[in-house]
Amino acid sequence: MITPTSTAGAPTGNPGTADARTAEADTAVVLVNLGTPDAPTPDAVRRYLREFLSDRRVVDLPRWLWWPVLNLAILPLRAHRVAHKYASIWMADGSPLAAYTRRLAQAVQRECPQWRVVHAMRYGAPAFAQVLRQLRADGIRRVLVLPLYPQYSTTTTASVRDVVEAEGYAIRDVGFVEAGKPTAAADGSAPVAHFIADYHLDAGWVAAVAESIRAHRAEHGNAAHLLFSFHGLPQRLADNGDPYPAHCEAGARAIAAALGLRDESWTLTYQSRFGREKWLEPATADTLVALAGRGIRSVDVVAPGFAVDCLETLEEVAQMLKDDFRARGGELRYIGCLNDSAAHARALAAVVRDAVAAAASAAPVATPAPAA
Ligand SMILES: C=CC1=C(C)c2cc3[nH]c(cc4nc(cc5[nH]c(cc1n2)c(C)c5CCC(=O)O)C(CCC(=O)O)=C4C)c(C)c3C=C
Ligand SMILES: [Fe+2]
Ligand SMILES: [Fe+2]
Repeated sequence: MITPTSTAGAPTGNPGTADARTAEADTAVVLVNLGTPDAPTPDAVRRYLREFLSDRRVVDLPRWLWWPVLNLAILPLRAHRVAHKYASIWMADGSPLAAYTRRLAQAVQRECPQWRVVHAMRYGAPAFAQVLRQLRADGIRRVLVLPLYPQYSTTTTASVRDVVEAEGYAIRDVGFVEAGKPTAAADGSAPVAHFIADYHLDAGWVAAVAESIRAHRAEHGNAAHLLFSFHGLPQRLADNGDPYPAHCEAGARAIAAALGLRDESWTLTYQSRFGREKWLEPATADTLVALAGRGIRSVDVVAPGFAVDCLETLEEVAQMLKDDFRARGGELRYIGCLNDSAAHARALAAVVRDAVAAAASAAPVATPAPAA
């Protein structure tokens, strides 16, 4: 069986009502992140990238075209180079994305003693589908699925939802719902999954990100400019209705408003471009070049699209882009992700509790009449 993420099974001393402390033994919370290699080696990176980049949600090219490109060009060339990057950020307890996600689930478990809290990965281990099967085998009838993506994207969030659907859960959607994916009617026998599609405007999450920026600036002083750097996406997907850029914009605006920032003092940018297609703009790297060109000597960078630090923040931003900006005479100060901070755990616990409360107060989903 899957053990609770927390080593402390007993309720913690967090201020909760008697109801909140009542164990709900048939309910589990699953925090789902992208996934990451098991080791900073070319073999492990190749295995990870093969699974990740074979997902049609991530790369939607016809397979006859994509298979040779992936297997004959991308994997042989990329695995070795990217393994070096992972090696430069690897931590004592593994890949940062894995280590922080595991610790974040432990922190959320302390906030939610009434539920079993576990973590899972969409690619790699612990595999989300396996985790769902084990929970079902353990008698869990209701899962509260929180993908660790504050902003919905068809390339990330929807892929997590695909697994919930494939595993036979009756899905109750909370937040963004893709066209053609109506909330399923429960037939009474299937276990229920509350699927939390996004939390980019959640007040507690916005406040937690704003506070992390405020705390960083209180310690290091205000840089001349603040970049909100989000992972990018092919522009084509946005043109076809992916709400991701709108979620990034609305979230960044809410965080900037919480900090009382003037419009000229911050910019939203996109990083981690992959492939030859046009991706969302402006690119973080190009914006830093432009800022240096305008004589701006210090820039704070925060990455609110990433729940926890990972390759894309620690290597790309805090190492590579920082070095590039320094070469142009500037100082880039990276503000870390919320990771396993108590503030993050509290915010996510509240997101999950709100989703459950909203589902409880919503009209029950109609059960279709049996066919005559
Ligand atoms: C077509 C390719 C990709 C799309 C679309 C994409 C979207 C996307 N990704 C994240 C979050 C993360 N991506 C990470 C790594 C990563 N992403 C891609 C490609 C696409 N991402 C690749 C190939 C990689 C691996 C590294 C590399 O080879 O360059 C990570 C970090 C993983 C880690 O182990 O640390 C995260 C997190 C989001 C949020 C997103 C769409 C909104
Ligand atoms: Fe090498
Ligand atoms: Fe990515």
